[in-house]
Amino acid sequence: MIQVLILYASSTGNTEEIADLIEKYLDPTVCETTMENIEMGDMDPQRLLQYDGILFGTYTYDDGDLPFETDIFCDTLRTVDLTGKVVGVFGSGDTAYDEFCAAVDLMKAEFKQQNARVIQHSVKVDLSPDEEDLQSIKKLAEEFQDLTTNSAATRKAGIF
Ligand SMILES: Cc1cc2nc3c(=O)[nH]c(=O)nc-3n(C[C@H](O)[C@H](O)[C@H](O)COP(=O)(O)O)c2cc1C
Repeated sequence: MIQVLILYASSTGNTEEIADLIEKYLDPTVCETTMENIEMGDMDPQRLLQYDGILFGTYTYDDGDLPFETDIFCDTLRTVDLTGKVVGVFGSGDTAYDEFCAAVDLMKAEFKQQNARVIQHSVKVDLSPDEEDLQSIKKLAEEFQDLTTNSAATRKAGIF
């Protein structure tokens, strides 16, 4: 089994809906999944290291910026080395804004900075997910599960 953390920030529930869908696409015989809303609390950075992979979700706020709880989480994130960990990023935004879902790209860069293996494909949903978003959500879940499984096996074999 691979250990998976689905961590997300959601103020009105749209990003949380995406998180729930992603979890449904993960195979429960392969992934042991923990789901958590980051809210405002401090997080022990060591906890991030307990997982083989992290699926991170955030909405976008204030002209293409990170919402406050995601911003606070970044202070924690910047203290850990995520070498060997796989990360997928998803989020909800609103196409009425110029910088649609910009927080998703900002978080991909943050995780890369900490040496995580960040999946190129990310999920960007206009408000709450509909039928058309399911393919994109499924793709992220499947790529994440495959890469994390391979990465954990490589680590176990002592290759890194
Ligand atoms: C003050 C404010 C600023 C926002 N700025 C952006 C933005 O720059 N880009 C974007 O894509 N969405 C923006 N949004 C839209 C939210 O990201 C969108 O409503 C999202 O679905 C909220 O996700 P949640 O339900 O998970 O909280 C903004 C919303 C508010 C209230």
